[in-house]
Amino acid sequence: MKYIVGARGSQLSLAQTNWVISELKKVNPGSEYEIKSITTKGDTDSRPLFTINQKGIFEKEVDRAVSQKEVDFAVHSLKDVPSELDESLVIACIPKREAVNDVFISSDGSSLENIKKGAVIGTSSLRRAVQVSRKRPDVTVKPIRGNIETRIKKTSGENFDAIVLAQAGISRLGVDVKFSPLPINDFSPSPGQGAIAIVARSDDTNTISMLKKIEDSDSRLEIEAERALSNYVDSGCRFPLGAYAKSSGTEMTLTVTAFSVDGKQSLHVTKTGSKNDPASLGKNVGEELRKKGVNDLALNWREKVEEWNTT
Ligand SMILES: NCc1[nH]cc(CCC(=O)O)c1CC(=O)O
Repeated sequence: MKYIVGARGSQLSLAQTNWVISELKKVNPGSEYEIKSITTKGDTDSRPLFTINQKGIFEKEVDRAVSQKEVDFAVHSLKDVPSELDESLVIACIPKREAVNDVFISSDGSSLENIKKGAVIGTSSLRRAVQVSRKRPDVTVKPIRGNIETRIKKTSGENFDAIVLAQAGISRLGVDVKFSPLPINDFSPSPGQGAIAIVARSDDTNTISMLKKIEDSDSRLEIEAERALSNYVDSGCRFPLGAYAKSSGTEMTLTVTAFSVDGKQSLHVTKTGSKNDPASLGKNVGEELRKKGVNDLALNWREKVEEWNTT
């Protein structure tokens, strides 16, 4: 059986898709796969992702090809997949999640702790910008454009001394670069970071069962908790929220951090619940965040995003 696989034209998307194909081949002997790359606005537009209003618009372009049967399934970075899929589609498979943490990459090998005062740190994510400023109020954080390789190259240019990226992207691309992992406590990752989502048509049961063979059930449950929480708080792209679920035995712990726009205030909630009820765990953590006043923290984020975009 031959499957046509939809991917974005970016190098990360192609690397992820090739990894998925090699995993699928191991468990589906005789199956064949052909990548059809769908060049989206996101691959031709070098603005940081959050500057575009709608979360996941590029992924939606690829998903449309799945609905319209131009391809059989699509491979995405899960954190970029919008919470609501078209009703003809389903996240058919979540393979084992990669490292969830962010990393610090500097031109001279410095860490975030010891980089020189006044250093310029690049990130395309406002969540990371706030997290960096909270740790090092004496550095300057600036938006950085371009794909992962371009951003890494910019650390050896004049404009940036260091950057912050997701470790998962670097490992999947196989980029040979020195980095220091950032601790999850201070750099709570974006919900779904490090995971891959494979989207198929809901009625295509054959393709779904072929894909399910590489599903990792713990990764699926963790992501369901993180997404239940972010749906509850409606974080989208406009309100940076870090969320991280980790299962252990029959339980799962979900940890969430939200920040005020100036980075001075933060809210932190950790709860443990049954691993098999991630929706309730996500909702419980969301309710606790609301009680603690997360909506007040969300207040001035829109203005901050506009300001960041025009920097
Ligand atoms: N929003 C861009 C994006 N989408 C997925 C990854 C990396 C892989 C992942 O987190 O799963 C990245 C780059 C980054 O955040 O540094």
